[in-house]
Amino acid sequence: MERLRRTMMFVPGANAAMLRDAPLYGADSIMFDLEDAVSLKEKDSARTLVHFALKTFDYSKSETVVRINSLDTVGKLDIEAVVLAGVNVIRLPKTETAQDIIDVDEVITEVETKYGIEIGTTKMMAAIESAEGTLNAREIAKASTRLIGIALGAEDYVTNMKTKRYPDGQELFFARSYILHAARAAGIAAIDTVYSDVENVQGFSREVELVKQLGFDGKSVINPRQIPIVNKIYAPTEKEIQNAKEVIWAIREAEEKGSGVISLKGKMVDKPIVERAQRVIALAKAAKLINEEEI
Ligand SMILES: CC(=O)SCCNC(=O)CCNC(=O)[C@H](O)C(C)(C)COP(=O)(O)OP(=O)(O)OC[C@H]1O[C@@H](n2cnc3c(N)ncnc32)[C@H](O)[C@@H]1OP(=O)(O)O
Ligand SMILES: O=C([O-])CC(=O)C(=O)O
Ligand SMILES: [Mg+2]
Repeated sequence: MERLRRTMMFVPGANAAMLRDAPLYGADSIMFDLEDAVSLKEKDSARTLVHFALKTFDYSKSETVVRINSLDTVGKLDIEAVVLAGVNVIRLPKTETAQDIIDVDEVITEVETKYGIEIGTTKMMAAIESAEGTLNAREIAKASTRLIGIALGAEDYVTNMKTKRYPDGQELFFARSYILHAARAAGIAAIDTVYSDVENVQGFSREVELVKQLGFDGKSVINPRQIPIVNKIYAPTEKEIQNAKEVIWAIREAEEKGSGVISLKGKMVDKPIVERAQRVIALAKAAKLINEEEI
């Protein structure tokens, strides 16, 4: 089954206490940061800390992601340290072109080869944080078989666009839509950006509602308090779950009779409707609203 990525929580790589406590909050993915949340002076110590954290603490309930620095700076050292420690996904920030992904993919392959790790074990994701990156999102999303998703990085993006973040998010509409289309065309996940005002629960909730409506798999978060809010909004309602169950039962019955289409309460049920129902069930299971065996 497809892995849920409703929340990807950034954890500053230089903060040992946060690295230790990160698995307690139930994020679907934990994203250790070696890039912009780490000062230049701390780059080396943060890399070492994240390496040991990955090897020491039990992150098995979440996917582990590390946001590396660019290959022009210390990115190669970051890749070596975290691939060796068994990270699940490397996130390349500020991705501008497909070539950026190919270059990182090659370094990962070198490191996997050097340490006898099966090539392809380490996955990748790309953060898109500029006009150039957005316009190239389609090629970026298909640049490597390691890619599991692409994400918008809106703080850098609005800076590049000479605007700022507004409450209604109009300034992000094109980038969100295009990145989402690029991800779906490539068959990978689309993750929305962070919401930096941790205290503004109403504003954050409104943004989560919007990106869920657009079709994003989830959101990058910066604080544990944002996790339950995302999970609640992404959790299907009782009515949606009941409807999804009925769709799945109906299509099972139809398939037994050799048909791919059936009418349920006067509405046609066929493949896309079944796929949506399956996604509702997966989200309901993740939210523990139904148990694994139920359907
Ligand atoms: C534009 C970008 O690049 S965004 C990505 C980079 N930025 C980051 O990684 C920032 C991540 N977030 C943080 O550092 C913090 O949440 C801040 C600085 C925003 C706020 O910090 P605080 O004021 O301490 O938050 P808060 O009071 O809610 O913290 C509650 C608890 O959660 C912990 N916590 C807060 N954020 C995180 C986090 N991201 N990961 C793990 N633990 C965290 C705190 O250490 C604290 O633990 P304690 O109760 O055991 O002391
Ligand atoms: O990727 C993110 O959401 C955080 C980030 O770096 C940005 O917004 O510039
Ligand atoms: Mg950024």
